[in-house]
Amino acid sequence: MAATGDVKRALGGVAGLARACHPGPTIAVTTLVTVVAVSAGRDPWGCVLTGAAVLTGQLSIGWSNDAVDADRDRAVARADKPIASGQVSRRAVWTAAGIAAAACVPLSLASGLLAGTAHLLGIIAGWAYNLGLKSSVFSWIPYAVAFGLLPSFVTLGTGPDHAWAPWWAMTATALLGIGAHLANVVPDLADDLATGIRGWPQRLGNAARLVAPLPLAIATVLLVVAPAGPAGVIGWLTLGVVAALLAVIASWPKAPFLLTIAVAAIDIVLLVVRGDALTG
Ligand SMILES: CC(C)=CCC/C(C)=C/CC/C(C)=C/COP(=O)(O)OP(=O)(O)O
Repeated sequence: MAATGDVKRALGGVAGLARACHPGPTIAVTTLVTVVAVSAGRDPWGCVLTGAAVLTGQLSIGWSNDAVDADRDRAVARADKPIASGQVSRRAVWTAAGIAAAACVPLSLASGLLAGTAHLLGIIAGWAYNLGLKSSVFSWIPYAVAFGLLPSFVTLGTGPDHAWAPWWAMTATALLGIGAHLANVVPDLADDLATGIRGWPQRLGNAARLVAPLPLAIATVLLVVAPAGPAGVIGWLTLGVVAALLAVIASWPKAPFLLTIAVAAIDIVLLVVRGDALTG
């Protein structure tokens, strides 16, 4: 009987760890970067290494975020936070974050010193966000730095040139990161203000809903117009769709937040489709 209880507790802890890692963004970022690596022409083993490095980095950021925030999440009784709801201990989440961070270092450097350093700088930016920048007006900077470096993690690790990613790809992903930051915070605005989190989106208040699609839309323009070669009919149609989405969001105060997410999804598809232009 006691043994059954122990097994149940252990399984609950594993499920809690899975929920504490921010599974949605972790899976989304890992999949995106791995698919971009394939599209940029990295060899299969390199794509596996890229995916493993991004996965461990995202796990370390996700877990450390929940471990740092545990007291605040308890204060507002956030049912979606497994440490606050008692499903997993803070100590277990810190340990998992440390192991993931330690694994991320060799996995990143396996793509080369410069590529690995570019990725690890992004991971350091993520930890800096968790450890304090998220409560400052500069909360968007870690997102811009970390996402802006991701295309170069891919291209610096991909032969024969091992070059930095083109400026438009770095700028577009930095803007995508800023849009992701705003999009992540908008649904939690009330809880954040109640616990004293005063990052950039919280300072914008309700305007954050309107500002969120702007960096994403500028990223769309860059991804359509900046790579070499004509934008093509599909490119111009994409710009038209994004302009229409922006008009709906600006003119309809109750516009579903999913419309902003749709602009982000369009950027992600463009990034993957233009993957071959990353490595020239
Ligand atoms: C390499 C790379 C792309 C790195 C990502 C960089 C970065 C700044 C990540 C932050 C991710 C994160 C756990 C946000 C949760 O924020 P929160 O605490 O505001 O929200 P929550 O309430 O959902 O936990």
